[in-house]
Amino acid sequence: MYLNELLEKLEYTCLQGDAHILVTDLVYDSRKVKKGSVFVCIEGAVADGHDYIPDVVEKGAAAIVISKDVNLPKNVTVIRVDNSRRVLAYMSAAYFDHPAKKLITIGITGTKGKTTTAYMIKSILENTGIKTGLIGTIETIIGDEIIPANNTTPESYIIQETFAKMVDKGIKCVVMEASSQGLMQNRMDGFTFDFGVFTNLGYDHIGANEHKDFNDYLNCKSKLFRQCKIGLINIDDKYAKDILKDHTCKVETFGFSENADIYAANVELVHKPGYLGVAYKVNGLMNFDVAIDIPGKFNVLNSLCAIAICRHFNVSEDDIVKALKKIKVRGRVELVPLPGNYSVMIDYAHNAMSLKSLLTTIREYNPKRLVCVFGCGGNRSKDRRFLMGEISSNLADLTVVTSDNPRFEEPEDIIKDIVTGVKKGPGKYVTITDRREAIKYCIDNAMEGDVIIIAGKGHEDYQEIKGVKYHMDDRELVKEAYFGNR
Ligand SMILES: CC(=O)N[C@H]1[C@@H](OP(=O)(O)OP(=O)(O)OC[C@H]2O[C@@H](n3ccc(=O)[nH]c3=O)[C@H](O)[C@@H]2O)O[C@H](CO)[C@@H](O)[C@@H]1O[C@H](C)C(=O)N[C@@H](C)C(=O)N[C@H](CCC(=O)O)C(=O)O
Ligand SMILES: Nc1ncnc2c1ncn2[C@@H]1O[C@H](COP(=O)(O)OP(=O)(O)OP(=O)(O)O)[C@@H](O)[C@H]1O
Ligand SMILES: N[C@H](CCC[C@H](N)C(=O)O)C(=O)O
Ligand SMILES: [Mg+2]
Repeated sequence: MYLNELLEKLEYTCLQGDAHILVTDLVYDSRKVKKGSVFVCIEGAVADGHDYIPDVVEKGAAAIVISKDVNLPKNVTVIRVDNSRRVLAYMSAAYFDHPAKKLITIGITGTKGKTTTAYMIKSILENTGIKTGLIGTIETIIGDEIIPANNTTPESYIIQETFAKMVDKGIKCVVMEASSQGLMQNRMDGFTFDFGVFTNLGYDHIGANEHKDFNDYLNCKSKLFRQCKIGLINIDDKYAKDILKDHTCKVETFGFSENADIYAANVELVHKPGYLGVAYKVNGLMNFDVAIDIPGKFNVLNSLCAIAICRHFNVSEDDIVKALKKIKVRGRVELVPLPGNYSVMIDYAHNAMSLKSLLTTIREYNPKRLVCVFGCGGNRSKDRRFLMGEISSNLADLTVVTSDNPRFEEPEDIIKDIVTGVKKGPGKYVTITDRREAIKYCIDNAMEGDVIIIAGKGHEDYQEIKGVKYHMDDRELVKEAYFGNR
């Protein structure tokens, strides 16, 4: 493949050598460079690709793509660009022969609900016989192949490589989560989505290595609607208009509001010990009743959004109803089957918005007591800790503050921050640093009619401490606590 073909549609300057040369492969990690590779230098949060130029030249790279001034190495083509992440995305799309054009692509952005909605869409489409791939927080699914995820939205090269594999496997459609960091870092540049979805926007991901402020966060999310053909927007979200700033797509709306193109009405919450579900009526562009076996008003919106997308695929009402009836998403309001007369739920709420929606909606099921056990991740936005503490104290009867993934921070320091928030509200609380012990405490003290929510880690099967991931699975901890006692 010729280098200039990979650079099609891009603005660049060839500082040295010739862009019309053959390259063997496209690489953005120096450790993978081989003779004849083109190496794209990326300035990251931890490392800077430009620092590895001598190393890749030594390994025989044919060309390098740079975005800042460096000492020009000898005998190698040097391409200068403004934004190497963006360029990597376009080059990757060309390298894999634009696989997105051979798929129907659905991108979901929003602070919460992306993963859940993605699985709902996949489930409905597959129920109708449309082979659908998925890229998201939990995993990438390419037919039978399941790859655990590192990022919600992987690097552009991986996205394009995954799309190409999907095309090879006869997959027709792909649904993917478009994280704000992914949009910010140009991971999804180089192709147009057929559908873009906006679920909602709440305060999150500000600080640490993430967004500089809320405006930046909002602007990154709005990018999707300048990069898709049809935008599906949650009309009830207060940022719905802002997200559509400068949009270029056709817009359709969903929500509880009757102004939406497709809207939900007559919401019914169903609660029996060990079972929480929700039912509603779809109105507007489609009209039928839906019942799902996972709880929460937000799952009305998530499933309605999935219906609004699938409507474009001529899916029958019957197929939608059947697919949604059996939907379960790992670690999202996931009920742990236990013989007890109370309910235990594992959930991924790890920011203010999700914890508030979760506890508010579960309160509506009138549990005897609402118990919430959670911690916060280390080396992530500190705001989450104070806010989540306060929210839990305001909405749960008992908050059990424990550890999440401490990463490189001391668990006790994180707990201290959470407790500062907890103390602002009226709720009772205890602190138990060991997550296993904290869960055991909740199970040992459970009462009839309680709902115990174990929040923050959802599908995760590890606890990350000082760079090491130790096996830990909330489901196993619940079962161990329950059956270990009997
Ligand atoms: C802070 C951040 O966003 N980091 C992401 C970023 O890493 P980075 O580019 O900064 O990586 P880096 O280690 O500094 O390296 C820079 C460059 O040097 C190269 N390098 C490095 C070492 C070497 O020896 N040789 C070499 O060439 C690297 O290959 C890279 O090209 O780009 C990587 C590839 O896309 C991501 O995997 C990585 O995500 C890390 C793991 C992360 O934690 N990201 C979070 C903030 C994130 O992106 N989260 C979102 C949303 C999560 C949610 O759902 O809420 C997500 O989409 O996952
Ligand atoms: N539409 C929604 N609105 C508010 N909260 C939601 C919504 N859907 C799910 N939640 C809550 O947020 C948590 C995470 O949901 P989900 O994984 O679907 O969102 P996400 O956008 O993929 O989040 P992340 O960015 O962490 O991957 C759930 O466990 C639940 O507590
Ligand atoms: N993708 C998110 C997940 C956070 C989940 C929570 N368990 C934590 O470790 O903070 C992040 O990396 O910020
Ligand atoms: Mg997700």
